[in-house]
Amino acid sequence: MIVRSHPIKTGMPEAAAKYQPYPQVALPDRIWPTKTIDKAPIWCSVDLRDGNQSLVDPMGHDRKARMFHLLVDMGFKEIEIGFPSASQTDFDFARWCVEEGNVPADVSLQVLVQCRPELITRTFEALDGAHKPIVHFYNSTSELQRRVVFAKDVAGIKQIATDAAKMITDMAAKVGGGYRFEYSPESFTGTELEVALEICNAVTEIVRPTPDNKLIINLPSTVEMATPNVYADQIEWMCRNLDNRENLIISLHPHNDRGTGIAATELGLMAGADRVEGTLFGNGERTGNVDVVTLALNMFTQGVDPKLDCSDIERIKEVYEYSNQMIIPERHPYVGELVYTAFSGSHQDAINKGMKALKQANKPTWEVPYLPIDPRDVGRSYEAIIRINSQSGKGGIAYIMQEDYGINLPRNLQIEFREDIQRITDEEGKELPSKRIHQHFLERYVEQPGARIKFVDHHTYPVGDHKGLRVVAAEITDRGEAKRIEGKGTGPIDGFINALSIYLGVELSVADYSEHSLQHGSNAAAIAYVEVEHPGGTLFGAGINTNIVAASLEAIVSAANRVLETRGK
Ligand SMILES: CC(=O)SCCNC(=O)CCNC(=O)[C@H](O)C(C)(C)COP(=O)(O)OP(=O)(O)OC[C@H]1O[C@@H](n2cnc3c(N)ncnc32)[C@H](O)[C@@H]1OP(=O)(O)O
Ligand SMILES: CC(C)C(=O)C(=O)O
Ligand SMILES: [Mg+2]
Repeated sequence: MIVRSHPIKTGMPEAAAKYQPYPQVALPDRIWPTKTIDKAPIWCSVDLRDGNQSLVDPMGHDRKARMFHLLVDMGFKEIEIGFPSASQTDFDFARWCVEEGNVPADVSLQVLVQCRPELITRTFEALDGAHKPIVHFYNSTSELQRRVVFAKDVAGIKQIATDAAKMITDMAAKVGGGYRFEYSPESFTGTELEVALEICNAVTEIVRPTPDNKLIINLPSTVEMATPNVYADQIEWMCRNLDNRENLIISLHPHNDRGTGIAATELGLMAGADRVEGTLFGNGERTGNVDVVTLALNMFTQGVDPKLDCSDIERIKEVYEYSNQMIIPERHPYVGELVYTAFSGSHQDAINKGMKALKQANKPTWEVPYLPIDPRDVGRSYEAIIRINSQSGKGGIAYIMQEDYGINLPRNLQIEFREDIQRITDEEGKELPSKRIHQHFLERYVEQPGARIKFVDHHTYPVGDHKGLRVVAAEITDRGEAKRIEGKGTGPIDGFINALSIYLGVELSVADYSEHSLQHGSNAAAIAYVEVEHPGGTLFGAGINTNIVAASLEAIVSAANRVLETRGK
C-alpha cells in the first residue's frame, strides 16, 4: 500500500474565488420549457467565416470552394462566405462566388463586416452583382468590451451600430436595393439585456425591415458563459421585447465554451428563435461554434425533417477534414468512427437481439437498443456496429459470425466458442477482427488441422429385415491411416456415432443437432452443428459440405476429435 506523506488537496477554492456567478434572468413566466422543436430553423453556415478565422492556417481558395460546394449540396440557403474587407483571399473568394460560384437562386451569400466605414465600402465592392446577399454587421456591446476595448458608454456603442446601419442601408439603396441585412450585438451573452434590446431596436428603426425583407437580429453566445436555460431565458426575453418582432428573424449563434452549445441552441429554438448559425461538426473559435450536423440529426431522431441533407456523412467528414485540416474525434456525435460500435457484451447482446427483432417485425420505425439512429440513414453500414475485444460477449460474436459469414451458431455453441475467443482477447489485450474470429472458428471446429480423425466417406445398408435400422459403414483416417468402421442406427448420424463410439472405445451420443445452408444457389454448402455428449460432458463439432449428410458426419468427427483432445488422445 502507498502511504501519502501529504494530504490530498480537495478542490481549488482559492482559484475559484476569482470567478463570479452569472446572473439569472428574471423571467418567472417563461414558456420555453413547455415547447418542443417541431420544425427545422433557417440554417446559416458560418464555416467559411467563423470556422475559418479559428484555423491555424486559414483556407485558401481550393479549401473554401470545396467546402462551399458541399454546403450548397447539403441544402444551406444562407452561407457566410467570409469577411471580404479583412483579407484579399476572402475578397477574391466573394468575387469568385458571385462570378463563378454557380450559386443557386435560392441561396444567399452572407458576409461579415465590422461597423467601420472603410470596411463597409470594401464589403459592398465584394458583393457587387450578388443575388440577395446578406450584409452582416456587428459590434461588441458587452459591459466588459464597452469598458476595456472601446472605452465608450452605451450611447457610444449604440452610435457605432446605428452609424453602420445607416451607411449600409444608404449604400444598398443607392445601388437599387436587393440586399438583406443582419445585425449582431456581438458578445450578447456579456451584455445586459436592456442594453442589447436598446441597441437592436435602434438598428431596427434605421433598417426599417418589412415582411419581404426582414432584418436578421443575431443574438450570439459569443462566449458561452452560463447554463443553456439562461440563454433560453435571454432569447425568450428578447423575442418578447424587441420592436417590430414580426419583421425580424431572430438568429442564434452559439459557441461551445462550456460544452453545452447544442443544448443552448435547442433551448434557444424552444424560446422562439427562427434561425441558427453554426458550423459542420462545430469547428470555430476556441471550443467551436455550435455543430449544425449534430443539431440537424438530433431533430431527425425526433421525426423532424432537419432540411439539411446529412445522408452522406462520410463526404461531409471528408470535406471538413480537407478544408479545415482537422480530424474528427472517434466519439463525435453521429460521425465519429466509433459512435455506431459496441464492444461491450451486454450492449452487443441487446443490439443483436434488437436487429433480429427489427427484421422480424418489419416495422417502419427504428428501435434498436443503444443505436439512436439507423447508421444507414447517414450512409454508414452495419459492418462496424459490433466489434470484439475482451469486453465482448457471446451475442456479439454470434452477430459477427451471422452478419459477416452467414454462420448462425446454436446458443450452446455460442457459449462454448465465446470462452475460446475470450481467452485470445484476454491474452492479446486487443480487438480481435472479424476475419480472425471466423478463421479461429474454422480451425477449431471445421478444419482441425492437427486432429487425429478425418472423415472420408460413408454408405449405409439395411440390417436384414430389421425395419428402420441400418448399418453405417464409413471410411475415416486415424492419424493418417485409412480405417473402415461400422455401426448401427436409425439413420446415418445415429449409425455413424455408434461406429465411432465402438472404434474409439468412448461412449458418444448426439445431444443436439442443427444445420443451415451457407449460400444461395444449386451448389450451396451447408453447415451442420452437432453437440456430442461424452462421459466428461458435451462438446460441439461443425462440418461444412455441399452434401448435408457428409456435413453432419464431419461435425461428429469434429466433436469426437475435441473429446479425444480432452482425454489427451
Ligand atoms: C466574435 C467574432 O468572431 S467577430 C469577427 C472577428 N473576426 C476577425 O477579426 C477576422 C478578420 N479580422 C481582421 O482581419 C482584422 O481584425 C480587420 C482587418 C477586420 C481589422 O484590422 P485592424 O484594422 O488592423 O484592426 P484590429 O482588429 O487590430 O483593431 C480593431 C479596431 O477596430 C475596432 N473594432 C473592432 N471591432 C469593431 C466593430 N465591430 N465595429 C467597429 N469597430 C470595431 C477596435 O475597437 C479597434 O479600434 P482601435 O484601432 O481604435 O483600437
Ligand atoms: C460576429 C459574431 C456574430 C460572432 O461570430 C460571435 O459573436 O461569435
Ligand atoms: Mg462567432
